[in-house]
Amino acid sequence: MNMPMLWCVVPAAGRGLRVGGDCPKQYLPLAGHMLIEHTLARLAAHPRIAGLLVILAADDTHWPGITALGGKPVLTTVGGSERCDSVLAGLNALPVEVRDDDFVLVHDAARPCVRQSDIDTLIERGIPAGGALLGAPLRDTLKRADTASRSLMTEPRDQRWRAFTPQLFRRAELSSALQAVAQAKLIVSDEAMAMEHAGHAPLLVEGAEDNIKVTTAADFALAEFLLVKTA
Ligand SMILES: Nc1ccn([C@@H]2O[C@H](COP(=O)(O)OP(=O)(O)OP(=O)(O)O)[C@@H](O)[C@H]2O)c(=O)n1
Ligand SMILES: C[C@](O)(CO)[C@H](O)COP(=O)(O)O
Repeated sequence: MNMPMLWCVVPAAGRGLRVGGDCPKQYLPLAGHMLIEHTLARLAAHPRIAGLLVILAADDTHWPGITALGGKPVLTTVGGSERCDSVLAGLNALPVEVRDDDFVLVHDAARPCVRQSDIDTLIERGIPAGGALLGAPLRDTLKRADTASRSLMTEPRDQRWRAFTPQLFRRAELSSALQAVAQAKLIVSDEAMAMEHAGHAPLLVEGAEDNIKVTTAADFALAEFLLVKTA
């Protein structure tokens, strides 16, 4: 069966403020390479990924100038002040070969431990569903806290999921949804939120919880351990 190849948009225009490093976290060292190099290598190694479109900050001085990985093209464009602005810029910069109704993946540069098998499952289940995202059901008790970090109440956790990336949507549908939230001056934290705002109900596909987003300095040690385990 002819399995379509998908481009992957990689938001990498963040500042990494919660890490507090001397450069944006995607360029900090992790297991002998830059964090972003691990993420891009994982994505480029997937047989269904045709190419990578990496979104960089306008003043990025750290990008190592990668133009190809594993025989796949690596293109770049400039992002915006919010992640959702960057993703929209990436969608607009995809090659002309990517048609409006083609599915595209969006994956955070800050998630270097994504498993090939999870990308497989997302594509296999997400395309028939018209769009999907990796995630995991909440398994811990969820507390609502006050400003002094005192537990006020326990939130219901049934039907609550943590959203990961990659997320998979048709290029034009996602672009339209992101343009709509931008026009409404809304900030969405992931692509699925924009799609929900547009009236879609993207499929949640359970993925490994070790697909962590490197957000704080402490996450680097965990990511290094996981990179070996999830290789
Ligand atoms: N304007 C932005 C903000 C974030 N990102 C990217 O979106 C992903 C997830 O964002 P996050 O983990 O929040 O990264 P930062 O925004 O860099 O982190 P912080 O909030 O700590 O500054 C990262 O790969 C980041 O580079 C982006 O492309 N454009
Ligand atoms: C897209 C995401 O990784 C899904 O969990 C998350 O929303 C990114 O949030 P951030 O605050 O931009 O890290």
